[in-house]
Amino acid sequence: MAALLKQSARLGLSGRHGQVFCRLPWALSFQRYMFNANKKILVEMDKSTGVALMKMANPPVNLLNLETLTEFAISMEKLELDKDCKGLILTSSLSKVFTAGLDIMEMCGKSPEHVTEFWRAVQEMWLKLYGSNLVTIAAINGFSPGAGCLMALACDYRIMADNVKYSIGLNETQLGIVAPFWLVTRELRPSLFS
Ligand SMILES: CCCCC/C=C/C(=O)SCCNC(=O)CCNC(=O)[C@H](O)C(C)(C)COP(=O)(O)OP(=O)(O)OC[C@H]1O[C@@H](n2cnc3c(N)ncnc32)[C@H](O)[C@@H]1OP(=O)(O)O
Repeated sequence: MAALLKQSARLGLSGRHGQVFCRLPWALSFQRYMFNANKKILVEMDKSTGVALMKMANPPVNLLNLETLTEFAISMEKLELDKDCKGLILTSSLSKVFTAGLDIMEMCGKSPEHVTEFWRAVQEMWLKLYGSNLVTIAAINGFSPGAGCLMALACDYRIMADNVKYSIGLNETQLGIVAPFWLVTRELRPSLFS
């Protein structure tokens, strides 16, 4: 853990008073670019370090709906195509929520076609993170239930803000949601299928 924190400090991440935050000076912008400004997924890429900071910015709780998941997948594709990008820090722009997970309303009273499209986007999000060539770090700076936990698990490293109030876990069965087979076979119980 100490080594991981040192690594994250080198990348510009610090943990203090229950917060994980990033020092990102705005000078030297020629080495830095942003995309998706004013959207739900903000990306700041620092060419001098090769590290991209991706912040979920969908208040009040960073729900992962179809729009956000699609934006996330497109952002990942752009970073994968950037030869200067070596690592990714995934975090939240909100003060106490990493993400509240999947937007339940995307599965409630919707057509089978919509639900299929939504779950395809969920799978795509996981594939993009789990299969990424970048070094991926989840900087979990708040509550992280359900798909928030899934996102964190799909990263290479996870660092969580030191605050006892924040929880993380796979609570989907409490909501009547069964973990999809592609996830169970690859991440949750791989030993059963190897
Ligand atoms: C292994 C398989 C994984 C893949 C399957 C994944 C499934 C999931 O992700 S299911 C979703 C799991 N998430 C939850 O159970 C989160 C429930 N939410 C919370 O616990 C809290 O909202 C919080 C701790 C994240 C934040 O609390 P707080 O700051 O007090 O905010 P509110 O509870 O007042 O929420 C604001 C607003 O957002 C609505 N909301 C919260 N979560 C969801 C959600 N997952 N889907 C849809 N809507 C959600 C909440 O109802 C409030 O709405 P309003 O009352 O209209 O303001």
